[in-house]
Amino acid sequence: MAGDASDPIVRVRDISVRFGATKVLDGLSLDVKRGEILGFVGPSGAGKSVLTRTIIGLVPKIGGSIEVFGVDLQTADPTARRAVERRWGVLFQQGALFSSLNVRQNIQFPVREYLNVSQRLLDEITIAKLGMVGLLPEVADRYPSELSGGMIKRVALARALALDPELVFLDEPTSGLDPIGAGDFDDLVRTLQRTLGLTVFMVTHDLDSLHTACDRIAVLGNGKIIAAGSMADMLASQHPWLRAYFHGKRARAVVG
Ligand SMILES: Nc1ncnc2c1ncn2[C@@H]1O[C@H](COP(=O)(O)OP(=O)(O)OP(=O)(O)O)[C@@H](O)[C@H]1O
Repeated sequence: MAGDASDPIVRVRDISVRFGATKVLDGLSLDVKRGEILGFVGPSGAGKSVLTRTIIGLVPKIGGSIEVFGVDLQTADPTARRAVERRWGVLFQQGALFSSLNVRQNIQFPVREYLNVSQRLLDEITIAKLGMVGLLPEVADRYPSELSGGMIKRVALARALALDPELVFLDEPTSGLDPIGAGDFDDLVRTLQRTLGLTVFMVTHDLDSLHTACDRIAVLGNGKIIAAGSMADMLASQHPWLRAYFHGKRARAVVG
């Protein structure tokens, strides 16, 4: 299972994903290292969400291998697979809360799926997770339609943290938030990563997030990783897309 501290938590090798005639991922390889926040960027429609969904097993690949915590999920038996799934949490794009369930039921959903615990413990977990993401206990009775965009993101993060994961996948967690709300969310992710020792895979278009929250950045283009490294590496790259993205009009306000 998990090896020494330098082993990658997620090890993707040479994977390809196709929808009909379109190859979205084409021989992609990527490591997510233990304890890092990896920011994952690339043009709209490049396949960032597809990679996330492929890693967690929601999209089938046509080649290559993916290991999470040292386990190849394709060849693992169902028990080993479930044991790995239990160690990650996911915040899907747009929060993706179940609209017919209240906040309490949303947060308890993954716990009920993987653990057999009492209602009392479930309620304690709910309040603890709401506290972790900076929300008051009374939010538990509200429905997603009664929450602001920022609160939805926080509840979705609380749900992703419900099983005390070691690894979290965040798909555009700050999209739709105003800059202050997005900055607060970045701070929250950073704090949780430090205090809980989380490894974070974060799909984002948010340059501020890349600057302030991410330890490393990987860039997707033409179905492959076209660059991976620090923000300084991204800024120094001569690749046309990276230049346009990190030195473009929107970047100037961030980079200065
Ligand atoms: N289930 C699916 N069936 C067919 N095509 C799909 C499916 N899921 C994704 N795609 C296609 O794969 C491509 C990559 O989509 P994806 O959502 O991963 O992009 P993205 O990089 O996350 O984009 P954005 O930054 O806009 O969110 C798109 O062309 C999309 O239409």
